[in-house]
Amino acid sequence: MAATVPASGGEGEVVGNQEIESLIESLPKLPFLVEGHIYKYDGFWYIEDHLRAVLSCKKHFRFEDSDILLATFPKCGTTWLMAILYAIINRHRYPIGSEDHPLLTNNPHSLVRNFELNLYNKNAIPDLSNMPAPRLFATHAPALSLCDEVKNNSGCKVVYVCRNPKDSVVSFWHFLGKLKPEAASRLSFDEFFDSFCSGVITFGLFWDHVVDHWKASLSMPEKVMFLSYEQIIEQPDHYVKKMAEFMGCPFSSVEEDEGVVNGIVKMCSFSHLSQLEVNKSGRTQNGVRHDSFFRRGVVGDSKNLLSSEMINKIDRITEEKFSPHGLTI
Ligand SMILES: Nc1ncnc2c1ncn2[C@@H]1O[C@H](COP(=O)(O)OS(=O)(=O)O)[C@@H](OP(=O)(O)O)[C@H]1O
Repeated sequence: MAATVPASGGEGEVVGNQEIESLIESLPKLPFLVEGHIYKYDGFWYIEDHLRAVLSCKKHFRFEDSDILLATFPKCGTTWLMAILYAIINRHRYPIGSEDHPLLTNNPHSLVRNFELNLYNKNAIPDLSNMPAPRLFATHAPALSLCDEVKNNSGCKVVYVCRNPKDSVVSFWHFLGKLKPEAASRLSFDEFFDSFCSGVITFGLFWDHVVDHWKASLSMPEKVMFLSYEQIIEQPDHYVKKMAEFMGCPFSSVEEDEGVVNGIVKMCSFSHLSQLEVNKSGRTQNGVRHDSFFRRGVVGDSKNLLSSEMINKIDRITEEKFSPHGLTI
């Protein structure tokens, strides 16, 4: 059943309406580091395009019980987890190891629709009627504020992946240099770092984003799974199995014996994906170079850029924000 397009709407209907525009105008805003402004909505900071898309989604999108939503703060492993979740969910349609697997010829961002980047960003209601179940979506917006179904009683599930903020901020900085080289060249890393730490950055504050999902995973463990990039790097086979169980499609013992789990881990590994022709060239529909999603793909690369003062600052914030909730990463 595809219940996404509301009765009044059809594909392509413009949803940027007065209600949304008035709300945006009423929000606190600041000049954004890179260009334009950044707006505070529901406790988090958004650039205008993302905000409009998220508000459109809240207004028009309805989750189905079988939907899976990947939620991440930017640069925390989105591309990798898109690939893993896509491979798990679609393994019967697209057997692992087959020569025509879609992940071999498509960047993961082309296979998974992201709410604020390629689903609602054209201010139009997308037609999702031919998406097979389970539908897989992604977002950098806080999942619980995206749509009431996520916190209410529907069956849709959220896989949330966090990452050590030191690696996340460094990854974000390098990405910005590729995404908007001119804007990035006018900025120092110190300025970018301070914005990250104060939260005035797309989808910031990082720590609140993580804590909200952590708390949701504790209160609704059947609905929200909380993982970290570092955990998955450490034990990929184990977490691929956990994700499949959580999503309601566990691996059979025959599949395990046949090496399907390890096949997914290998196919989605940094060394494999980053070397595929499709990921070395080409761009997403928003114009982002595919190769900008693949840089080093390791834990701890931040030590090459962060000063000891920066490390102390970020560790102090992490301790203050996470320890009251029993969260360590
Ligand atoms: N397959 C795989 N395995 C492990 N790590 C990977 C993989 N693919 C991408 N990466 C690394 O993830 C970082 C990019 O983060 P995101 O994918 O969340 O970026 S985005 O928010 O979607 O723009 C970025 O991290 P850094 O290398 O530290 O910059 C990528 O290199």
